[in-house]
Amino acid sequence: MNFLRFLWHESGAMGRQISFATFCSGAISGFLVTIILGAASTATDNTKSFSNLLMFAVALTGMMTAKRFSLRRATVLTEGIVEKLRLRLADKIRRAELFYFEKIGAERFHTLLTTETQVISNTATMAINASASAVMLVVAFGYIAFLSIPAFVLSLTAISVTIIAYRLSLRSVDPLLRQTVEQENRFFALLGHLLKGFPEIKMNVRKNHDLFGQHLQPAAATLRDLKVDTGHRFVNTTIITHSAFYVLLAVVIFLLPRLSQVEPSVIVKISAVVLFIFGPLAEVVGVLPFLAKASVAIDAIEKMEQSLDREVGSHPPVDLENPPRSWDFESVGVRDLRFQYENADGSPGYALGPINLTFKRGETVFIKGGNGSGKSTFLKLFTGLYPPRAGCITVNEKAVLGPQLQRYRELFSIIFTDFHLFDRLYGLHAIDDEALAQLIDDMELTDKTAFQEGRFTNIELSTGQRKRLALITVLLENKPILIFDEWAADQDPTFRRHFYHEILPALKKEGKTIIAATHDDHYFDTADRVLGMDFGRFVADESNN
Ligand SMILES: Nc1ncnc2c1ncn2[C@@H]1O[C@H](COP(=O)(O)OP(=O)(O)OP(=O)(O)O)[C@@H](O)[C@H]1O
Repeated sequence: MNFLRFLWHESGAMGRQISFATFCSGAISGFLVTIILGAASTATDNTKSFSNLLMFAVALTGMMTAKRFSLRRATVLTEGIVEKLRLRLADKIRRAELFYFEKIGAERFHTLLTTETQVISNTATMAINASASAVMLVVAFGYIAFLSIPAFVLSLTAISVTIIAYRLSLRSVDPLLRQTVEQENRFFALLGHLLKGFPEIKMNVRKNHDLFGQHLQPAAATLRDLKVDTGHRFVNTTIITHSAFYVLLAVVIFLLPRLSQVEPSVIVKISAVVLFIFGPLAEVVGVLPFLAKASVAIDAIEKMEQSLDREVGSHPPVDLENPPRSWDFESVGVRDLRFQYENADGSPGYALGPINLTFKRGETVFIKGGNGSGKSTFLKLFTGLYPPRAGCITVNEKAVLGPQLQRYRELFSIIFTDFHLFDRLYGLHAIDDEALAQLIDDMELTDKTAFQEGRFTNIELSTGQRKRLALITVLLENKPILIFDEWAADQDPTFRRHFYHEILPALKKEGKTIIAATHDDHYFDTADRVLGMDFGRFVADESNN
C-alpha cells in the first residue's frame, strides 16, 4: 500500500487535523513568497512598507504556528501509529497457533515488529514536511499564473515532463527495493548464525571462515550491489528533478520573452519564485525514495497482517482477558490421533499416529523412545498446541471441541526442551514470598538468584539451573497436569535422583498428573507406567504397578 494512503487510513481524526495544518502552513509559506516579492517590488514606497511588514509578520506567525502544530501532532500521531501497529500485530501473534508461529518463524516476526514498523516513524515526519512543501509549490504556481498565464503554462509543461520522466525512472526501482529487502533478510539470517553460533565458530576456524568468507561476505556484497543499484537509480531521479529546475529557469528567462510579451520585471519575479521553490521542490523529491522504501515495508506488514488475520480467523475466538473455568477431569487422552509435518518443499513429512491413549488423574507416566521417535511432537499434540490431522484430544473420554481448547490447555504446565525462562512470574499475582524463597532454596539456587520487586534478580544460569528455575514457575502455577520434556537430562546425578525420588513423588501425592518424556531408564521404576514410542507410534505399555 502507498505509504501516504496508509498514514491517512491509520490516522483518523488527528490525520485530518494535521492535513489541515500542513495545508495551511504550506499555503501560507506560498503566500509569504508572494508577499516578499510584492514587498520587494514596492520597497521604495514608504506608504506600503508598513502594511507589507505587517502582512509578512502575520503570515510568518501563521505559518510557524501551523507548522509547529502539524509537526508536533505528527510526532504524536506517528508514534501512536507505530505503537498501535506493534501492539495490534503482537496481539494477533499471541492469538495465532504454535504450528503457524513456528512455520513463519520468530525471527520474521521480530524484524516485522522492530525494523519494518520503525520505517513508518522515520518516514512520516519527512512526508508531512514534504506535503507542506507540495502545497507551497501549488500556491507558488498559482502566483506564477497570476503574473503570467504563458509562464504558468510553460512551467506546468516543464514540470509535467519532469514528473513523467521521474515516474518512468522510478518504475524500475520498486522490484529492486523488494529484492533488497529479501537480500537484507538473508544477510540478517546469516548474521544471526554468526552471533548465535559464536561459541561454535570460536572453536572451529574452518567453520568460522566458511560462514564468514563463503556466505556472509558474498551476501553482504550482493546486498551492497543491490543497494548501490537502487541508490544509483534514485540519483538518476534526483538529477532529473534538479535539471528540471534549471530547465524551468531557462524556460522562464529565455523562452518566455520569445513566446509572449512579458515585462522584464515580471520575468525577474517569476525567476525569483522559481528560485524560492527550489528548496521545497528538493524536499518533495527527496522524500520520494523514502516513501518508496516505506511502501515496501507497509506492503510486508500488510501481507503479514492478512496472513495473521486468516490464521486467527480460522480458529474459534479465545477470550484472553479472562482465564477459562477450571476443568474437573478423571482422565485425559487422545483418540485416533494422527499428525503429519510438511517438509520445506511442501511434500508430506514425518507422520505420527494413529495414537489412542488415556492418562488417569494422578498418574505418573513416562514416555521413552529414541531421538526423533515423536515424543515432543506427541506432547505438543496432546497438550493442544499442534492441530491434529485426524482424531482428537479427550477429557473424561469425550472429545475436546475447538472452543474448549484453551480451557483444556489451562490444565497443563509444561517445560519443553527449548523452554523460555521468563524473568517475571507472569500470570501469578498473589505470590507468597516465603514459599517462593523456600522453593529457590529447595532447587539449590539461593546463592544464584532471588525474587525481588516482582522479578528474579538473575536468570543467567547454567542450563540445569535454568530448568530448576522453570520448575519453580511450574510448581507455583499449580496446574493439575505437569509435562516435562527431558527435564532431568541436564541435571547432575544428585539432583536428578532428587527429581525422580522426591520431587515427582511429592507432586503425585498432591494429586498431580505427571507426563514426562525421558531417557532416564534408571528411574523408570518411579513411574506408574512407561510408554515407548517408535516411528511416531506408541509401541509398548509397561505397567510398573
Ligand atoms: N518443525 C518440524 N518440521 C518438520 N519435521 C519435524 C519438525 N519438528 C520435528 N520434526 C520431525 O519429527 C520427528 C519427531 O521429532 P520429535 O522432536 O517429536 O522427536 P523426539 O522423540 O522428541 O526426539 P528427541 O528425543 O531427539 O527429543 C523427527 O524425525 C523430526 O525430524
